[in-house]
Amino acid sequence: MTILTLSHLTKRYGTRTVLDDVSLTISAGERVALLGHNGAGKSTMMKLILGLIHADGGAVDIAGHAPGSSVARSLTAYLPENAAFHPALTAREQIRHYLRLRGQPASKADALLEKVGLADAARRRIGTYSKGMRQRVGLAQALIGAPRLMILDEPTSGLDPVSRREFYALLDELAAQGTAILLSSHALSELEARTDRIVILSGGKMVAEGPLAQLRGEADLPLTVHILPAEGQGAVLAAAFPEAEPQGNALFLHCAPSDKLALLERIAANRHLVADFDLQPASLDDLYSHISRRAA
Ligand SMILES: Nc1ncnc2c1ncn2[C@@H]1O[C@H](COP(=O)(O)OP(=O)(O)OP(=O)(O)O)[C@@H](O)[C@H]1O
Repeated sequence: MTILTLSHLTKRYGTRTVLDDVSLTISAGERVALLGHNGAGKSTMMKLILGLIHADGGAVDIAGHAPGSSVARSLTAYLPENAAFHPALTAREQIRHYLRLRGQPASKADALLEKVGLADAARRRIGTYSKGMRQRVGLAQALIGAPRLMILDEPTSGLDPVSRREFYALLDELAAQGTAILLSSHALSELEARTDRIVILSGGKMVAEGPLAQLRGEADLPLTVHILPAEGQGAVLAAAFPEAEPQGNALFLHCAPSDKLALLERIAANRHLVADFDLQPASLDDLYSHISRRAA
């Protein structure tokens, strides 16, 4: 079921087009990453979805409702990059306050804070929290009302690796319950296993869209291969793979995706010379650089 539809969405500031004819749909349970350099139009797209600004062309539809309408607002949650809260309030007081504003029982606060891992700190003032803990308060606030669509603007910036992992685990849980998720991030490596689809904006235009595997296939970027020689076999192995470069003790080479099987056969044929090898597809960083360069 489609939760979010953007049709030919366009936004201009003066004579400058900052979002240019962008069309996109996101279904229930889908996790979509929005990537792009600074100024590419990511926040503009989010503000249009939230109904905070108005489009100059095209339309946004949230499960059949216009952005900013009361139904769309009740279906949508938003977590800004730096969620700010009153430092003198405890997380419990802050979330109870938001629940009352949303017309929901304040008694739900403890369950929400438990869900985001803040049960133990719930009665401490937010002013004493780390950045990661404040982001969790933001997520608890975003979870009020079981949103169908979550918009997250660089939600993991400034979080340590463990907090990031826990944050994505929570998003996975939400997606599994049917929430559609759109998140922007500059931390590409962490998105690889965490999103179903990637959207890349460049200069306001959508320059790539699809599952990572599909974008990888289309870009046809080479794989990187490291081969570690068996004891005393370095020179013989290097002669068997003359196209490889030495890198420390190992050999390093690039391989086109279509040549992968042939290379594996060569490695297997020389297995008596090989202690180990690894073969890695292009990372999301590589893919992003490739697509951005092509768009420029
Ligand atoms: N109110 C405004 N008036 C004029 N120009 C604006 C306004 N808001 C944004 N812009 C311009 O629109 C372009 C897109 O900005 P946007 O904030 O959407 O980028 P972004 O992709 O979110 O960047 P970042 O990664 O830095 O957050 C930028 O060039 C920005 O300067």
